[in-house]
Amino acid sequence: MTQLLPDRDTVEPGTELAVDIVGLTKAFGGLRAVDDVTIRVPRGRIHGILGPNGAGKTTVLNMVSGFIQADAGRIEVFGADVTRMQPFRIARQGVGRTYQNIRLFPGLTVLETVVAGAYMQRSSTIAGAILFSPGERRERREMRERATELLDKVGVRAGSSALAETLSYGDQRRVEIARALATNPRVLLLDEPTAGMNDAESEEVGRLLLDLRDLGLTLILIEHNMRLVEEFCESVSVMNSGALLAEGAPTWCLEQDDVKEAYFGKRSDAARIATLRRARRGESGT
Ligand SMILES: Nc1ncnc2c1ncn2[C@@H]1O[C@H](COP(=O)(O)OP(=O)(O)OP(=O)(O)O)[C@@H](O)[C@H]1O
Repeated sequence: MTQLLPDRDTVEPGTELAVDIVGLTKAFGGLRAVDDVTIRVPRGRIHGILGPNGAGKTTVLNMVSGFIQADAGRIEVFGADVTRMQPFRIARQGVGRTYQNIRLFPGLTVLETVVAGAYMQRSSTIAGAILFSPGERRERREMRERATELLDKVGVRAGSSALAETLSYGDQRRVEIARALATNPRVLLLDEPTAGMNDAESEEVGRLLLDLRDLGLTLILIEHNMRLVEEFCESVSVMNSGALLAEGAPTWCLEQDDVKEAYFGKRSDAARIATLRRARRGESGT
């Protein structure tokens, strides 16, 4: 009998959860893009979401960041229910993110792009901004200083006055990470942060993830680079056809036959998912 194979040691009882996703479900028309998915991520962990194309990974991140409303289920961030919150409120709960397709504002320099992220967290009033008060000037200076620090931290090689859209692909991804960090997130969601990067660049991103984790952030990333996942993720959730297929330590998950099949395909998805669902309900059958 095939089973959903959770590594029960993934989350120790009593651990503080940064993100607690329970029974998350989303359908687009007749397609169940995300089907009863539970993912629990303790504070300070690097957690990967894996799965073949169309598995529902980005849809999960879109629901956590509020861009898509869930049909059912619950999402908590550090104990706060964010399931029905607007994206800007979720950002203020400390959730930052990057996108699968790089989204940089055309015409902005590298520094301006990161400062634009910092504006999410600014404290001065609209009146202060219009009047360009001393408080406003100080805040702008501080935001520029912080943006410069972040660009240095993420290792952007181009100068901060270059137009962001003219940067190499790897640097554009790093600028996106710096922009997300400028919102002072406690949880960072990264959608394929190493897409289009070579091995050395991917390794640098992996080390950056460790640094950020050591600073106290919780990181959830969608990633197709299995070497990176095995080296840098502490736990993973594997999805296929909207459902959770396995969860636990990366190497362990990647060794499971169902996970290999999901990636390389032997049985049809429909047959496998039906089997898994029966197994989860405790029924036998092939
Ligand atoms: N806004 C939408 N409207 C209709 N269908 C959608 C929408 N967003 C996603 N889907 C569908 O939902 C399914 C899951 O998509 P999703 O982008 O979450 O998968 P994914 O695992 O992130 O895949 P990939 O690795 O290719 O990015 C796919 O079949 C996709 O076509």
